Amino acid sequence: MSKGKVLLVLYEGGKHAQEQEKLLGCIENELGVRKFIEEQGYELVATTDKDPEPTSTVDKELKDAEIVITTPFFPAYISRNRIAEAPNLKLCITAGVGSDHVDLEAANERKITVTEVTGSNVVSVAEHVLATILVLIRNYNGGHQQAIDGEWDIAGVAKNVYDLEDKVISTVGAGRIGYRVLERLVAFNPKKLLYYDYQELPTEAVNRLNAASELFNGRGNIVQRVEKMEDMLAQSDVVTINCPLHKDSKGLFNKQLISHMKNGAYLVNTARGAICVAEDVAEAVRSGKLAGYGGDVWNKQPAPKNHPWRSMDNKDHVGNAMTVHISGTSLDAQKRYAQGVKNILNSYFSKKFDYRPQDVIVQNGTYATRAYGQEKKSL
Ligand SMILES: NC(=O)c1ccc[n+]([C@@H]2O[C@H](COP(=O)([O-])OP(=O)(O)OC[C@H]3O[C@@H](n4cnc5c(N)ncnc54)[C@H](O)[C@@H]3O)[C@@H](O)[C@H]2O)c1
Repeated sequence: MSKGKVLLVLYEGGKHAQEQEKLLGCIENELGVRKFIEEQGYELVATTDKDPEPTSTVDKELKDAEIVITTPFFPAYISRNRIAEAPNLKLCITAGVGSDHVDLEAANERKITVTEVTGSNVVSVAEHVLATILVLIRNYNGGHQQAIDGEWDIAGVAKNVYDLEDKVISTVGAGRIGYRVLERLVAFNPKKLLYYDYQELPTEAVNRLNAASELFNGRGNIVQRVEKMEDMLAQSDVVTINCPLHKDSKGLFNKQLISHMKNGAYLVNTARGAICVAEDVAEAVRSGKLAGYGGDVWNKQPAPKNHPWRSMDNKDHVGNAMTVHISGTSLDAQKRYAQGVKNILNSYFSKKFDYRPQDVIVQNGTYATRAYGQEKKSL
């Protein structure tokens, strides 16, 4: 008789799991936690079958599970209804960063602890943000398509190519990822780096960026906090979204907000798909209001085949820089979040509950972080 059940929901690795043993985040490799969990006397049930609710294996197995581990890349949505059907559930662990796939209000009502491996993939995402901005602004896709198609129409590509240097670039959310994006952007000699966040960056953090810009680019005082989102959007050539999904950020980038952006600006979102209204973004790309949109997060994952962001494009077919959700799941990141999951399990199994404070999203019926809403309590 096991002490309890741990339900693990991950994406399928298939032949790739055999080819690459570092793919810890797939179902075959189970984050490397099976032996550890079984040694603690717990049962581990691992599945990829998470949809549809309420008939999937997740629904069946969650009914008597004590712990659920899932990943933002292939999330088992731990909805209010699923929580109601899971009376033994005590702990949700996100193998990665971003726990919006759990109904956090419902978790609080039931005093379920929700944790994630904070920081585990923030560098990975920041790098992907930079890659996506460059793909769009340099019209990489246009040039690459000609290279493989045997064409040589330089003007056809160059008419959509700009430099990042001297541009105004802004981030919505300047937490771990947003700040790392700003750090990396300094290397491109931007005119201004703006941020919108209800938490102010520490003065030392701002000073560091300004000093680096002064040193490398001879241009100081480039970082500014902006109080009103619309004011920031009106000045920005490139906007990147780096805040969590919660009730105040859901659907934030709709037609109305996008109308405040500069004509021909670029929008990059690796935070969460549902922060943008999918149809409004697709229409802005189609009309040329946005010169391009890119990112790797979708409002439902896996995204349906007919999701508007799969087919969205502008008249030159170079406005779409979407990928499937991969930015935070580099092999380096997988190693870090697999270890982080093990640490969280260890805190739970030992009954010390000595989680790293930054890993705790909700506990004892309350928010342990301010990242999921302005009014939320800080530790
Ligand atoms: N694509 C991926 O693979 C991937 C990986 C990791 C994280 N993420 C997403 O990125 C998000 C941010 O991660 P992080 O590690 O930087 O988190 P973080 O908690 O360090 O920073 C989030 C920041 O966003 C701010 N914020 C919250 N709501 C806001 C709003 N409405 N407007 C402006 N700012 C707001 C918070 O105050 C905080 O400073 C995660 O919540 C997750 O959704 C995506």
